[in-house]
Amino acid sequence: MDAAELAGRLTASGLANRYWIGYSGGLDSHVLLHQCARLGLADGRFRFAAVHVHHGLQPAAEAWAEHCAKACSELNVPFRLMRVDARAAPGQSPEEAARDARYRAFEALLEEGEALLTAQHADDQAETVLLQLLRGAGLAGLAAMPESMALGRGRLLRPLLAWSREALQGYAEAHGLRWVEDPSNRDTSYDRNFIRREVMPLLAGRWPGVAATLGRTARHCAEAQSQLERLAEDLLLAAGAGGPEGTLSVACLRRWQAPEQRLALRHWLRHAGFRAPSAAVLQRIVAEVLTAAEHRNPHVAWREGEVRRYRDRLYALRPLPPLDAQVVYPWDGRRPLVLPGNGVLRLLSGDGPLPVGWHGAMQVRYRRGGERCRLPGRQGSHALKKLFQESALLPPWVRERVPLVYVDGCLAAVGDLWLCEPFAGPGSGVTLSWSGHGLSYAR
Ligand SMILES: Nc1ncnc2c1ncn2[C@@H]1O[C@H](COP(=O)(O)OP(=O)(O)OP(=O)(O)O)[C@@H](O)[C@H]1O
Repeated sequence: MDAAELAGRLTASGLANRYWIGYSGGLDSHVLLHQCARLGLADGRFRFAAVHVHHGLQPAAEAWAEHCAKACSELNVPFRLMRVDARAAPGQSPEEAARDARYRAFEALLEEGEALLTAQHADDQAETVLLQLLRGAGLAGLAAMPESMALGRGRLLRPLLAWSREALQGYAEAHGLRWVEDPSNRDTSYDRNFIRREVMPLLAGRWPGVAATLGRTARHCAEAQSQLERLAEDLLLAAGAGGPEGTLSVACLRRWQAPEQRLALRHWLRHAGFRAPSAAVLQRIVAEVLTAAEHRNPHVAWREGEVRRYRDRLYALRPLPPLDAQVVYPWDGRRPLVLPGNGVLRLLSGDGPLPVGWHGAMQVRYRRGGERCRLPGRQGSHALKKLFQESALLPPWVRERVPLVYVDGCLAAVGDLWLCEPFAGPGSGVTLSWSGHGLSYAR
């Protein structure tokens, strides 16, 4: 690729303030580094820097980092080393963990208006399409790696997608580049390496242009997928209207055909910060949550989260930490009270000190059952359970988490919802705020 072509690819969605080259020290990203360094010399508009993520997983990682620093200094490209903790979480493969940690580092690195460049090429793209196909992916997976996408506050660009591995190798040899080889790339127990080393050569023996052809498939799928995304946005707009933010209307979803329902749900969960749920989970949401009778408060849970229904709305939730109904927090009401796993409670009493009625030993705890509250302007006291049902302000799973404030053993406030007599009296001037509501929704 000549400098003009690279410049064109880097500016397709505007000139970035700075281009960070994701430099692993391998052949592909070394070629990218070299090309960018040349472009930087030829065209002063481009500001390049390289970033190497040190996963600390392999004994050779230290030497790779040094190699990268040296190569950058020889090319006069500013170099940044980022050390990450890439230990795998339970159920995560080491490669997945390294990749996640790497992308988190990249996201943290990118400032507004900056771009990260990675060096995936046409053969990587073809392998990705095959891997996705073998996983039973839909359009989004088969669209494989886009040339440009949002990442953190900036963008991720893959300017080498049109190049073959062979071409990159030719470039590296022609320019006398020296790169490091990751020995794990030879290990065909990894699916990608198996496809690269065993499957692709076999396919190319029969269909020489197979990598480019699979790349075409990816582009077709990407185009169709972007149309679907637009449709999904419209669906979400319709189903999201008229309820708490981030929730969907069941009645609206039920008017649609199953593929539209699944499309909207998939999109909604992604927006809420979940990874794509499996087809089986989606099917259960449709079958068990959308169609169940309203009073049954149905829900579907999977490893990452759960979808619940309350009245006409669907809620996407992260698994909530359990609360101890026996725990009691002493509180002076002056400082915010941090409730472990349940947000922060604050008491505001206008500008002045606490009104006399609130003087006493203050405690905060959770519902145990049987609590009653006398609301201002109403006759007698009411069971909290009834008040919650009657107000319908909160879905049932949040009701259990509402902190109750007691003064000298008497219930004075129910979260930030109600003050109970005699603590509510006119002019008490006390209000509470509690940040725990939001915790029960995804993101
Ligand atoms: N340790 C690293 N530090 C900086 N950049 C890296 C590192 N590892 C990989 N990259 C960048 O990411 C590109 C893709 O690398 P690789 O194929 O190993 O990752 P991947 O896990 O397949 O990522 P993706 O899913 O984005 O393809 C490299 O060409 C390089 O630009």
